[in-house]
Amino acid sequence: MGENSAHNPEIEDEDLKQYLLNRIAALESKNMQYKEQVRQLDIEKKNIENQKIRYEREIRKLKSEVEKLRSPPLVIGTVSDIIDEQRVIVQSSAGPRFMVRVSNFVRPEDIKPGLRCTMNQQSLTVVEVLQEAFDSQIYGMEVVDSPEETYDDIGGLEEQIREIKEAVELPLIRPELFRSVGILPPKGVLLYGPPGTGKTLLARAVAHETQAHFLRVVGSELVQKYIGEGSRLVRELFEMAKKNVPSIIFIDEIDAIGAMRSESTTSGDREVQRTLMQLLADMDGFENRGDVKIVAATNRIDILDQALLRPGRFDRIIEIPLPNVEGRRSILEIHSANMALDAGVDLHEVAELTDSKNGSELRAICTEAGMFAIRAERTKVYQSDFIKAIDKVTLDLAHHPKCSPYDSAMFA
Ligand SMILES: Nc1ncnc2c1ncn2[C@@H]1O[C@H](COP(=O)(O)OP(=O)(O)OP(=O)(O)O)[C@@H](O)[C@H]1O
Repeated sequence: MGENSAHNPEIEDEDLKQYLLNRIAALESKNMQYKEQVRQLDIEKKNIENQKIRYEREIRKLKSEVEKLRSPPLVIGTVSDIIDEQRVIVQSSAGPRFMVRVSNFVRPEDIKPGLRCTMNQQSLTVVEVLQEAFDSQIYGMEVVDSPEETYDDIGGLEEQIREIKEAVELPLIRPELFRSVGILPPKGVLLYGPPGTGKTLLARAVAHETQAHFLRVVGSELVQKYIGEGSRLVRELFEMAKKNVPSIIFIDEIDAIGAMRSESTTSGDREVQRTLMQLLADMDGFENRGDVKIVAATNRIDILDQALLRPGRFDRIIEIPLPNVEGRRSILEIHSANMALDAGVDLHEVAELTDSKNGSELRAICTEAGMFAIRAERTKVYQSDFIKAIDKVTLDLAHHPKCSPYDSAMFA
């Protein structure tokens, strides 16, 4: 019987069925467990994603805070003592000593007594430790070995070129002439006139022709960007120029430094002015061998301090006016020299139609004329393109007089 049942296929089926049912139940319960695990992991994943979003938001906030802290104006000071990782005593370059906080973005090990640092003007938080060596890049100065512009790139300023040649070029390339005649070499010129008329261009061209280093600094930046540092910067600039002779220091917007004393001028501004006057005065005398020249430029000679205009400060004061019709024609010729002009183009007519436009705008008119030709799928530029370009530039200037796309700074 037992033997029979052992071999009874029905009983075997029953066992197998039971086994499979058990197996299914076990697997189902496992499945339930896994499902639960997946659910848990899903919740965890969502939590992590939320956290990621929160962190990203925080990073963005912190980044914008860093930007805010780093944006000028910055105050510069020297670390005189370290209190702890987050607080230091700093002597600001304007004089007073402060106990200030160090921002989290400065590594504590980078801060050492004697090092110079920049601080946010409002919170006076230390935001950056400056390298010890003077770095012109930090201060946004432009230092060029020798600019590429030549006198041929300048239209309509023949008389001014002649004057600057005498006052800047001659003492740089023939200093012995002055010595033998027994006169002090001129030390510099002041260029004045409306914006975009070629003052910077002229200064760069003299540096090119004399193979002089060209050091450019912008007056408004000296007094506004690094508060209290301006006079040190002016001194460093002169030092740098002396080390790299022959050199031309170009001080753009000198009116920002040398404006008439008014209520709004701060003691820092006056300090910059005094330093500049001092350095200009020091350039007289026999130790000046004539190999550092100053070219300053302003759009506002009317607000310039008389002290800067006195004889002995600048040897020549040269007006750079808006170009007349001949000047405009020659500027147009310069800027269209590489353009494929149709035989019918009459630049004299364009010059006549552009009364009161400056060099920078005339250059823009040439570019816009080229754009009209491209838009019409032509390779030659027609007179009609120039006429349309004059209208466009005039209209753009009327709409955005303050931030004109033809601002000389955009093309500099
Ligand atoms: N006389 C000119 N001849 C040829 N191009 C000129 C002339 N004047 C201006 N330009 C063009 O306009 C650009 C801007 O001129 P530039 O920067 O020299 O003017 P600026 O008088 O120094 O102006 P700002 O007073 O605004 O600094 C030049 O790079 C040049 O392309």
